[in-house]
Amino acid sequence: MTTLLGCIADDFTGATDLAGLLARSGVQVSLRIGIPDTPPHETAPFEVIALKCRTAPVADAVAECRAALAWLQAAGTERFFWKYCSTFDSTPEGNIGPVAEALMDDLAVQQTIYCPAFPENGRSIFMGNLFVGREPLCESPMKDHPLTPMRDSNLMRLLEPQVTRPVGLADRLSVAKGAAALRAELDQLSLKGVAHVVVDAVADEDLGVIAQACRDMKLLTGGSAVAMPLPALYRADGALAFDAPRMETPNLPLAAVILSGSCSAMTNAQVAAYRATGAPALQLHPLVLAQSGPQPALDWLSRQDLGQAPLIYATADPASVRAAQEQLGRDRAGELVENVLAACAVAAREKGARRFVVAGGETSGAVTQALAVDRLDIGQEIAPGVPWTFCNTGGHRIALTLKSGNFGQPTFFINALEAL
Ligand SMILES: Nc1ncnc2c1ncn2[C@@H]1O[C@H](COP(=O)(O)OP(=O)(O)O)[C@@H](O)[C@H]1O
Ligand SMILES: O=C(O)[C@@H](O)C(=O)COP(=O)(O)O
Repeated sequence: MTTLLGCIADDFTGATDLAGLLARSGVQVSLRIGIPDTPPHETAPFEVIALKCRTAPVADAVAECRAALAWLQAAGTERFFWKYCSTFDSTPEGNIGPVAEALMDDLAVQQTIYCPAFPENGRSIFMGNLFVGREPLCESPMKDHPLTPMRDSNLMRLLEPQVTRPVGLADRLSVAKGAAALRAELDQLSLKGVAHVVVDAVADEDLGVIAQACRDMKLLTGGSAVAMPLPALYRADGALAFDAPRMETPNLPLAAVILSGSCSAMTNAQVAAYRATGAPALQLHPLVLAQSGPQPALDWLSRQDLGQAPLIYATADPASVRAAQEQLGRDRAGELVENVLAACAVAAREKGARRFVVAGGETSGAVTQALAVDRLDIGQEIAPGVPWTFCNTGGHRIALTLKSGNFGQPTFFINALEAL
């Protein structure tokens, strides 16, 4: 089938978020983990390639995303979406800007937009400043993110050091005038040489206007929500004829495990709420892991009843994260945790777990790669931007949900298990 939109996501939770929002329209969405090593064959109208490149060195991220673009182009795709975090997680080096510029070069386009707004999850952009709920990004818990602490809220200032061409803004006043006016504003900015345009959005209606105004751009960039109106637009003009066949939720054994490597404020609340149920839980400490390796965690897991959905978590408050990073270095601390949680995922599968709840983007990448999953089928949404997915691993069918650090209610882990 012709692929109408080819999407590249910089992490795995972001990819399931995007795939879930696109699938809300009843369209067929294919989510591939990594770049397939075979040429495209029988692609879906919406293809999402999940990469783990948010915090990779810039050159590696750019090379991977260009390879993903080439694969999507080989599928006949003509429109593309670069998906990054709704909290614009990046560093002064990248990778949002450098990847966008590389994709623009490969596609020979002069301009793209940046719209990480996700109103349903409290992310809005006004006058180029990103808010998380009522707080500016730099005052939100994202200021303490273990890998990409966000210390500025202004998207133009965040983007400028990441790109070589001019950055501009289409503000809410332009968006409020409707799609034709926004299109005209973008054209004006293009005439002035503005290649990278941050676009304000505070409500879903704004995203509808932006999608309508930008639907013919070869490359769009943003969070998942700005892509959500696209299936309906494609359907309205006849480009999209068929809906996805309804997927039955597989009846899987109850054995479950919860693996949490996110240190976001919401994941801390979710771990606390789950622990309060009295379910078995093991806390991992990076400084201890540096000495012990994964074996103690694997031994603990081997003694658990998976029917009680044990939780293994390294989730900690900002002061504990800082203390571990000061001693081990940021990357080493993260890697130790990711490796142990990945090893626990494989051990849990061998012990019979068929339901996996994973919290954290990098963590989800590590776990999914360890389970050697190459494709995810999108199921029901548990919370906005967090669907259950189904996949094959080690000869078994499993359910897997990859929860973005900040998404979901405090009861998310309980809700997820009850929803299946
Ligand atoms: N206690 C801890 N100390 C230091 N780093 C940690 C700790 N717990 C988890 N990490 C690391 O922090 C990072 C969290 O990132 P991620 O999994 O993407 O979560 P989020 O979705 O909240 O961004 C991971 O690399 C993880 O291994
Ligand atoms: O856009 C979002 O907020 C999510 O889709 C996402 O990318 C979150 O990343 P993590 O918080 O690192 O899971």
